[in-house]
Amino acid sequence: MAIAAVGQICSTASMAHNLQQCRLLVQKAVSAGAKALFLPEASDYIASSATETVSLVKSVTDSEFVLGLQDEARNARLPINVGVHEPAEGGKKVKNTLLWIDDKGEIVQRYQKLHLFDVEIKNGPILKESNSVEKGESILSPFDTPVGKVGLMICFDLRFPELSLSLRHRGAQLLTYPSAFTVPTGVAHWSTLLRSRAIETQSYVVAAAQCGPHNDAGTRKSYGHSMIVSPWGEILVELGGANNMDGKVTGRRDIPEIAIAEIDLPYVEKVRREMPLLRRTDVYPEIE
Ligand SMILES: O=C(O)CNC(=O)[C@H](CS)NC(=O)CCC(=O)C(=O)O
Repeated sequence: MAIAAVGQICSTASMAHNLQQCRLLVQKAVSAGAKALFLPEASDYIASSATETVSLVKSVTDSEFVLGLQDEARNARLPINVGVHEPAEGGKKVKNTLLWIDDKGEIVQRYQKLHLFDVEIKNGPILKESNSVEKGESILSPFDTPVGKVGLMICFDLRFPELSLSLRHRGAQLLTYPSAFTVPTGVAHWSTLLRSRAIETQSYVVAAAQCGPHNDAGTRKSYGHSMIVSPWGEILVELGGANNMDGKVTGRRDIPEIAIAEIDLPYVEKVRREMPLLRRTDVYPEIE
């Protein structure tokens, strides 16, 4: 069995500040004996506007944040899964990407967010991710890691079970949803969606979340509640976060923080063996 660590931070527009938070989490993960550390979506920065998001972007070879984390991974011999921004072709938009950095500090896997968060909720969040982000075009097949075969997804992808089922179909044992969920949608849906994806796919779900206010003006806040869910749908560990619409953070609020859980791959196989989820694709052929 191997230990996975899920990390929670509050990114601002400062890459240096965000790297400092992640460095601390690497130390904590190493002390806890973790074999992989999972960090949130947009760990490198969270800006206050689409224009600022685009203006801050750096390629991975120029990003002090990514280069710094690669050093950390290499020195600690710890694989790190981290959400960052990368420049898109044309310079007008960015990619919302998730990197897998291996224990030698190399970027060995990369996933680009498929579903973009464009919402206009009355008295709720109004966010148009597509103003600044270019959507991805393909699923990244699951790959081997010290915590099993991992399938990568990001945040709003969580609302599309087709994607998780497809990754499961391709052999995933652990699914990731690094996120920056809004407070109202997090209160309403976060844990239910994560548990549903774990139960449907009979996989571990690791969801590293941004938590708290991302700027002094308080115009952008994230829900928190990073968690690891078992293939039976049990929340194994959960960090603190906002609990109601006012967005105030309660519970384990020390940020940055990690939580750890054992990833038991024979247990994944046991759950799948005991309750085979055999799809009736003869009846609904459009769903794999
Ligand atoms: O803006 C960045 O730089 C990082 N990206 C995000 O924070 C993204 C797009 S705005 N957030 C989500 O997808 C939240 C989804 C959500 O809250 C839900 O599905 O309810």
